[in-house]
Amino acid sequence: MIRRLIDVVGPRQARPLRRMIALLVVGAVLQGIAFTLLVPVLRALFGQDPDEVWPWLWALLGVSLLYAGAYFWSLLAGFEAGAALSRTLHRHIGDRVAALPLGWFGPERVGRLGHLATKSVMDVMGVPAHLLRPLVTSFVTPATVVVLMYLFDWRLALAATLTVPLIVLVHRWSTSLTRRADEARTAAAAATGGRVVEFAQNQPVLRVFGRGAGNSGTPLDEALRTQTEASRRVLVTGVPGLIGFALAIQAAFTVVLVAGVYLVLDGDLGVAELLALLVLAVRFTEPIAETAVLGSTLRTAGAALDRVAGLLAEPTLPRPDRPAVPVGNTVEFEDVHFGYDGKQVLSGVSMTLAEGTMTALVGPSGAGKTTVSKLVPRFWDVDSGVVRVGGVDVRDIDPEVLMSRVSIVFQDVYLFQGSILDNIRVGRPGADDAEVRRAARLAGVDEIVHRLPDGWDAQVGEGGALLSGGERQRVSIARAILKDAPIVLLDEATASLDPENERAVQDALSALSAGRTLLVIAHRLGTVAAADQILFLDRGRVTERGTHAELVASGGAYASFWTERNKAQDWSLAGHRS
Ligand SMILES: Nc1ncnc2c1ncn2[C@@H]1O[C@H](COP(=O)(O)OP(=O)(O)OP(=O)(O)O)[C@@H](O)[C@H]1O
Repeated sequence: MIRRLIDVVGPRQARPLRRMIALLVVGAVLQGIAFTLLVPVLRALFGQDPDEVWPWLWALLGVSLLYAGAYFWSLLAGFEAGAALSRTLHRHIGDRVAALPLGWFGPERVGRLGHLATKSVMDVMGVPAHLLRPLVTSFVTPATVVVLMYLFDWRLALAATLTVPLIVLVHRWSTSLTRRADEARTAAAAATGGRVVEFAQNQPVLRVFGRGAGNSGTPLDEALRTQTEASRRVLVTGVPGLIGFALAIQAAFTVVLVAGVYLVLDGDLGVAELLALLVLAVRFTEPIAETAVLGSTLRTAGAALDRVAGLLAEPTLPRPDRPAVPVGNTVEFEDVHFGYDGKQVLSGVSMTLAEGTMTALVGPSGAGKTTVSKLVPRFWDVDSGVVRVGGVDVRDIDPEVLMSRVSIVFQDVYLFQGSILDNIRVGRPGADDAEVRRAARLAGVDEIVHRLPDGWDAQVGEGGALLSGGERQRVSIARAILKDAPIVLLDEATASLDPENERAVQDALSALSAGRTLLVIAHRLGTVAAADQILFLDRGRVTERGTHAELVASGGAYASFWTERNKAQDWSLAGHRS
């Protein structure tokens, strides 16, 4: 565990941790010596000359003072180690997150990352804060006691030594009994947590379908049942282990007691010595008994450490050694193959988006349109083939240079807590107010602002909750206009917008696209028809390409798509009118 911790934080950052462990070991040895000094103290006290007790008492006092010093310094080292560990783990996690491919950040992974940066890091920090001291003490102090026992009576010391394998074996057995049940309980608790969040987030759907509170059979009920069952199993399987371990400790003590009584009856050992050695035997078994309760905390910390180590081992996006500078803003795909976790999504996609033109990607849901757009800014790297920007393989372009050339307007727009102005300024943090307002005007955001009570300073709420979907997309377009990147990737909103928002978004898009290389995942017929070229994507292949007129005339899949869409639009317009 300690070695894994040192591997994760690195040898330099592990220095405070090593110092703390060294001080804890010194403290535990001193504690063992202090316990052992009770033997000569008691022997002198009950012996012929009680005055002989004084040198031993002074020695006991000296060792106790040294122990107090080591304890104090180890506490300080513990605080230092905890702070250094938290700083280092958060920095390592931050560095890794900044270097991971953007495609890595799916909603589920981001959820797990949040858990990892808070709960898992706290669990790992618990190692120096709460676990190391009892662990070191429970092993080093009894070991010191047994070794020093040999100085007073080798036979009792031998009896204590012989009990060690028994204690170790029973401890292993008891841990293995509880481990699996514990893991099942942790997994069940995590699943229940997920279901509770889902249950809260999806209340509107659940209530509409009569699956709100008081209805059984929801996934949450199922998860709660599994968790209760898992907790019961931990009790059933864990209790025999805990009882067995407690019995083993008692057996160890009894062995020493019986051996001592035997020696006293034989006249080989004085009663005072036996008493003192029994006190020592209690001190030998007590710290070991305490380790039983540490088992599950230790496993939680171990699992948390595994999760952190797993994140730190995630492969990062390779950076070019000698970056090339793109010339112009043409985007090309040449025989691109790509899949997620072995599931093929794109098969041999080739296309050229000439500088300053608009390309519409059209095709059924799941065809791979979003995936194509995400390969341009290198959210992922292709499996084979090449994606080029300005004639250069995107893998050979410095990632910052590449990102500076691309603006992205996706459907799921995220707005940060703050004002509308702050949110637009994300597009170019150095922009002055006049530039931000100009971008806002072009994107039609000023109309929204005039309606809001606090105007430009209106807070949008976390995630932009206080704005409608169309309004959020307009803010996101304003960001892209402000960024003024020559290549624009755009995923049109599929959700129907009200006519006013629809017109505003359309105007904002025209302002954004003028003179740029534009790739649009198009859902609106107006956008598709206006494109310089249309690519029809079906199951990861470009099956048709050309202008709207050419494709309609060819009577292929695009022509049917166009007819279907027209029908759907007429149908929904008729629905609107009625
Ligand atoms: N991050 C991901 N991890 C694993 N699979 C993914 C991921 N993103 C997309 N996919 C899968 O890749 C396939 C193509 O998805 P993509 O979103 O590119 O299609 P699309 O044509 O844009 O669909 P839609 O029009 O419905 O948005 C789908 O089967 C999808 O489930």
